[in-house]
Amino acid sequence: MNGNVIGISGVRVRFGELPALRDVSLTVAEGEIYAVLGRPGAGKTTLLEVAAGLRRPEAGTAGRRDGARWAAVWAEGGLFPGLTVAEVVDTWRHWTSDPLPRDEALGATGLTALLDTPFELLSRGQKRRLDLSLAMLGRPEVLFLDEPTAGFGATSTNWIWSALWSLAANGVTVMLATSDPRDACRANRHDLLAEGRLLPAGALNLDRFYAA
Ligand SMILES: Nc1ncnc2c1ncn2[C@@H]1O[C@H](COP(=O)(O)OP(=O)(O)OP(=O)(O)O)[C@@H](O)[C@H]1O
Repeated sequence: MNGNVIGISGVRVRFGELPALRDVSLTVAEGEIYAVLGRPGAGKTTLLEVAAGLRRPEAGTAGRRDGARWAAVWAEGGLFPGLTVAEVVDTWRHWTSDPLPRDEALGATGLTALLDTPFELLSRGQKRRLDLSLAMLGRPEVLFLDEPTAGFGATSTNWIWSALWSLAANGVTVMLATSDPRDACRANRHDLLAEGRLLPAGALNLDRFYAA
């Protein structure tokens, strides 16, 4: 993989007649935060699934560095009826080998003060921050995130980015998909995905991206 942690080459995915990914190639280096920016339906989730090894492409190759531990935060998070934040984390830690301490995982996303709060009472942004804390419990070397800040307020968005920057500073490789250009600009590098094709950033005028 030449120092890269994620490598995708010539990937094609089709749903029936619909080409969802058309000859997509990209690499992500260790400790890099790489964002794929695209409108709804552009193929972002499909690309993350291929990168994470959860979807086999009909052509091309996708891989992560051998043996790299990975975790994902998907757009639809988990549901934990009746559990408090602390109970959710403790349950997850029980299933994880050598888990991060609870306080460290919750501190990274600013949720320490909500330990005794029932999961149901969290805002959408707080739930996503909890998803990120859970993803961190297994000390992943690669992290995939789908729409990590979609529609959240500034507090949740800032906590999520603070956690991602701190993970990357510790060598974690992050690949995320977003329809928000502000997320793309906070990443170390981003490309545009339009109708299943990956275009280098700069190939599309962002004003037009917003206006359409
Ligand atoms: N399992 C499936 N079967 C058929 N079509 C699918 C399937 N999954 C996705 N698609 C279609 O493939 C295209 C790409 O979908 P994908 O979810 O990857 O896009 P996206 O950029 O993540 O969009 P969104 O932000 O709305 O989730 C869309 O047109 C979608 O309707």
